Amino acid sequence: EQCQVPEVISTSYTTQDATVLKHIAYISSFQVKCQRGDPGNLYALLGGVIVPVASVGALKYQISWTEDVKTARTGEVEVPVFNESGYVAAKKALRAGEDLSSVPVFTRIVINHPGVYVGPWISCEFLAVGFSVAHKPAKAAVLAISAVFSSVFSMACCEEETRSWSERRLNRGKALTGLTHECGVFGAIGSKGWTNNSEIAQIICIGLEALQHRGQESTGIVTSEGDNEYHVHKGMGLVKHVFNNDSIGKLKGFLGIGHTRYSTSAKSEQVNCQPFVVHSMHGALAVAHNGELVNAASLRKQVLDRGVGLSTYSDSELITQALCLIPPEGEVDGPDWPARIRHLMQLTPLSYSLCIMLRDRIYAVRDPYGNRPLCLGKIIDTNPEHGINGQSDGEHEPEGWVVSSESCAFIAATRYVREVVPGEILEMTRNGVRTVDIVPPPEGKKLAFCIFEYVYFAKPNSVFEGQEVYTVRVHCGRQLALEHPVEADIVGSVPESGNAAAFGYSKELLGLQSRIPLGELLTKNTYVGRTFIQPSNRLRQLNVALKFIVTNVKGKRIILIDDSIVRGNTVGPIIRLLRRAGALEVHIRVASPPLKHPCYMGINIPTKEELIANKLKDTKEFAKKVGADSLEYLSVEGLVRAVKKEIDSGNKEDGHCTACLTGEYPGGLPDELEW
Ligand SMILES: O=P(O)(O)OC[C@H]1O[C@H](OP(=O)(O)OP(=O)(O)O)[C@H](O)[C@@H]1O
Ligand SMILES: NC(=O)CC[C@H](N)C(=O)O
Repeated sequence: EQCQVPEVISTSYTTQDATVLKHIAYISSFQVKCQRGDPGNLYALLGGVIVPVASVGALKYQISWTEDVKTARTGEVEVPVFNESGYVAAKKALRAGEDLSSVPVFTRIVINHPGVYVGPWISCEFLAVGFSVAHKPAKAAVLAISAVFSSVFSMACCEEETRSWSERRLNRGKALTGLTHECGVFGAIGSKGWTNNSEIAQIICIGLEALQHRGQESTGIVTSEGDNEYHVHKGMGLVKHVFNNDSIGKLKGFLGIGHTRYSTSAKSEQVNCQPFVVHSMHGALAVAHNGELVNAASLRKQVLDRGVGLSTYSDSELITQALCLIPPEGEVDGPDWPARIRHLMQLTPLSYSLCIMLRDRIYAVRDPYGNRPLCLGKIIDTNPEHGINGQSDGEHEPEGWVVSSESCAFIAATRYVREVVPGEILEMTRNGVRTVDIVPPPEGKKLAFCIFEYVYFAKPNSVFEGQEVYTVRVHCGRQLALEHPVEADIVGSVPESGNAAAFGYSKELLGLQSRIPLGELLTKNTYVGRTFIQPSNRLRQLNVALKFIVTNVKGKRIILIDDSIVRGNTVGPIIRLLRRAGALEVHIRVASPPLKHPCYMGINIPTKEELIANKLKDTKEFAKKVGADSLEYLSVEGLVRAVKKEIDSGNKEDGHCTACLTGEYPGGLPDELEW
């Protein structure tokens, strides 16, 4: 039952020293008395962001924050506090850009800041300590002291813990254009007789290079020789920069897992590099994770409540630590890892593909919605005496097993076998592979494989649901031609992920008797990497001009196919480039529907406000704005049709996540989750 008629008694304090300190700390402790019911979790609106209120005892709470001395507010500062239902309504209003006046407030806390004091600074610390000891038990004293010291050291620890999860996500890698990729995971285990040299690490390293498009911030490999002394090498940057003969040589063992990272839940820093390794009561455990936990905040709380410490804000570390928890049904003979994994999957159903390594086995796990991809492969016999790679494939027993985010990573000594099915817990040992369990999605929920893997993320030669990504992209182009044909002289693409769709578009037009040929209009300038250019609008044009070489457009009416438009930063400058090169008409065709909603499952899709499709809803207006003669998107139904055209699902169910296009999130509305 919710708290009825709350009575709130608060004591507040602000630091006032401005001689040495750069920030003013505002602290309020308050107690809630309810005639009936319980206040539950409380949330405060601080600086336009809703943050959880710290609970410091039974019905006792504390809010604290800092403001720069120069801009600190004086006089009465009012902080609205919401209960759970108010929190949900307030989040909804904030997301819709509405003001919060109609949202019911649980209480308002008023803090009076009399203004700054310029004088001997030591006094304020004594004041703060005196205040907290007089009014609060030890925890408050610690908070008050940290609040004061945070004025100098910017309050790293406690502020972080009370910051909302969504706020913390803002720390993830920044992107100016497009959708940044997700992470890549790769695992390998040699069969019996495999020696403990570094060959497995080399296979993983090759796999990670092939998955580099999924994450370029950091990478790592962990291997085991069958004991608990894991060999670990991780670092910031690309696979080719982090690993060399020396580091690979030290990664001995017959099994290992690796990761390439694009950060979603915690900063792009060394400390958050994966795989994570922890030592549990029953030996070491390593985890590589692609995805993002939608209920990371509550899972974090549960893990902390069980007395487990966490060293980062990474949801992947959280998974690793959560796996060390003994499941509720208990364990009789040592750890029951499949039961622990099942327990984790019940605690958090979205979103992940995981490689979990124990000293002698790997568990490959895909979330019950199948949101992120994962597939199984085998290590083949490459001994020339046994025939050329392909010939020996199938004739000899596999020399081991591999698991990867995408099948494009199965090259050289490895071959694709099958997809790890949604919810599957696959055990890989020296003796072979076996399905331990398949955890279904929660009651009434459908499978939700990310449709943007097909549109943009995956390499064109990867296989999902029995079909090649390239083929699906061609179908998207064909469908786009059916939906939005236009008269022109040539069809081209924005390389590279738009190439297959342009081919499909031109092919379909041929069928429609339009015969508009495909031509190479834009080529990527190979040697242009990151430039020094800052992201101002004027210089963005220069960036695009550097990135593409324009050919074959003079005097022509052009249809240009791009796979997606996200922030709308690329399309305008490209059109100007084409016009300057002499194009007569430019018709933009986008091989995916308008992106309107953020993703909370491992992809960096910006906020609603940043997405151009929310600002320029009318395609005619959009075309005019960017200087195109026309601009049209593929429909959501068209995309789904293209994706399902050749799906090899037999009697099995399939289902795709279109949340970024439709706002229909597989786990429910964002407000029901912790976004
Ligand atoms: O609307 P915007 O925010 O500008 O982003 C859209 C552009 O970003 C992507 O290209 P990317 O540069 O990633 O190249 P790729 O297609 O080769 O991966 C995408 O293919 C679009 O061209
Ligand atoms: N993009 C991803 O899959 C990221 C995995 C994980 N959430 C991290 O931030 O490291």
